[in-house]
Amino acid sequence: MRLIVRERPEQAAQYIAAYIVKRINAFGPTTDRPFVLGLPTGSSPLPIYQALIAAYSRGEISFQHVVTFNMDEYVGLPRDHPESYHSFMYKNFFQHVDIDVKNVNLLDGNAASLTDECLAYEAKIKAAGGIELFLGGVGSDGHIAFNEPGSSLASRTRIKSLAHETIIANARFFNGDIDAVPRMALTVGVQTIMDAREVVIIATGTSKAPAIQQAVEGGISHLCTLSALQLHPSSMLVVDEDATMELKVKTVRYFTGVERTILSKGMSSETPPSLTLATSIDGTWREPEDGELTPDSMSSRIGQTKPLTVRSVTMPFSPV
Ligand SMILES: N[C@@H]1[C@@H](O)[C@H](O)[C@@H](COP(=O)(O)O)O[C@@H]1O
Repeated sequence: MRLIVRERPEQAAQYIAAYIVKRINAFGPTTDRPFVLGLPTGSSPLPIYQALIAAYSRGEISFQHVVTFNMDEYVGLPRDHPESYHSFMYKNFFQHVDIDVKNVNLLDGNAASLTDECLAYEAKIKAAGGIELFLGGVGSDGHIAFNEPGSSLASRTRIKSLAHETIIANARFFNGDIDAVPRMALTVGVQTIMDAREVVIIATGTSKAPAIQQAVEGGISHLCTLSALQLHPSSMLVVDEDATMELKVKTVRYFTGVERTILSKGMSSETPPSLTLATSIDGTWREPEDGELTPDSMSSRIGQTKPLTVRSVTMPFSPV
């Protein structure tokens, strides 16, 4: 897992947008070989969509050969309701770029058979060759998509009852009216997200800090479904400083150290890990055997009682 920290939310969003642009352009999608992108809703991804639209307007990216799959949709909310995720996606992204509507996939929360709709969605993802990059947000209780605490980490697209905390959180989109928030949703499962070749998550603000702490420093648990990403070979959390509030200083320093290492090798930290490792610009960068970017060993630091020197940086440790 990589953790990228930026001072402000807009910077975290800019980072992700630049990353996605690079990934799609490096992939070179065509009609026969489209780039399959998983997409979220929520307020945190909004500045990412704005930055992607801006990049499209500048001619830096085309979505013509991009196929999208959205994470989730409310059950029973009319498709054209302003708060349906269908409306959200068209209003905030699709209608501003050159994506082909036939390449847009959203779950239908009004399908005659919701079970069949979920099964068909999984089959469609598979038929599209799987998701190349799944972008996501996170709920304050650590849920990813609508995989609320207690969701199976092996779950796939299905119907889900929303947690009370999520209903309260989402009431802000329904004029604060808790009763107007749908009680159920269709959502991709944790395993659907884990199957993506890469997962990128945005989390900003102090309300996300406990979830980020649990996902990064805690164990893998169905009580924080985001934590499943610890098992993903290529996942990245991009956060603002507020979202790091509950992390240990040494955790943040470790991850910012990883990014510094990449930068010191003359590569952009926005270069996808797979490309970074495969492309040695000056011939000095080799893929470590475990495929991880590890400038120093974090585990060796845990439990240290004395100041520890790591590559000329003195880390003050004072447990007890
Ligand atoms: N189903 C969505 C999630 O996909 C999203 O990550 C979460 C956080 O939204 P926000 O970014 O507005 O905090 O909201 C909803 O629960």
